[in-house]
Order: sequence, then structure tokens, then C-alpha cells
Amino acid sequence: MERLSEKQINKELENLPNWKRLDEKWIERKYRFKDFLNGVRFVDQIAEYAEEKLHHPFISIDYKVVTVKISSWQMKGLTDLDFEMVNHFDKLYDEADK
Ligand SMILES: C[C@H](O)[C@H](O)[C@H]1CNC2=NC(N)=NC(=O)C2=N1
Repeated sequence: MERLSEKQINKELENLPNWKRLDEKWIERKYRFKDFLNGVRFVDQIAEYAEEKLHHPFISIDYKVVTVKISSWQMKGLTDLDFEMVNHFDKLYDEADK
């Protein structure tokens, strides 16, 4: 899997207004829930998907806010796989009990 160019990254991010660029390698989104356990259940779902794909986001649970950040650290940047993953996380969130 190849590292994406700046142009490709910016194009992907145009369709992902809730995701923000942290630096050249990482993007991040905060997902909000009405209670703690709904956030924990969402984390369980994205963790299962990450294991399937063998591609792992960094996740923090801060009470009702779940922060997910992702990068292809082996590639030292962002790849198509990162964007495939975050699109799936957003779909899970859309369908989740929030
Ligand atoms: C050996 C193992 O496959 C690698 O360390 C994987 C695991 N999960 C990973 N996850 C992410 N997000 N980026 C990686 O580069 C990565 N590498």
C-alpha cells in the first residue's frame, strides 16, 4: 500500500468534514455519545473491524467522547486503507446507538 500525496489526502478529507488533520501523518475525529456505555460499545465495534483489517487506530474514551486517530505508521503517512477504515467507522457511528 502506497502513501497518499498531499493532494490525494486533501481530496479524501473534503468528503470527511468531521475528520481533521493533526499533522502530516495523522487524522482524528471525536465521536459523541449520550452515555458512557454507548461509546464503549462503539469502541468494541471499531476494535473488531481493526483486528479484521490488521490496521489499528489509536482510541481514547473520555467519558462520553471517543477520540479516534489513525495513520499507517509503517508507511510513515496516510494510505487508502486509513480512509477505507475511517469511512467504515463513520458508517458504524451513523448506525450506532448514540
Ligand atoms: C506487524 C503489524 O502488522 C503492523 O505493526 C501493523 C499493525 N497495525 C497497524 N495499524 C496501523 N494503523 N498502522 C500500521 O502501520 C499498522 N501496522
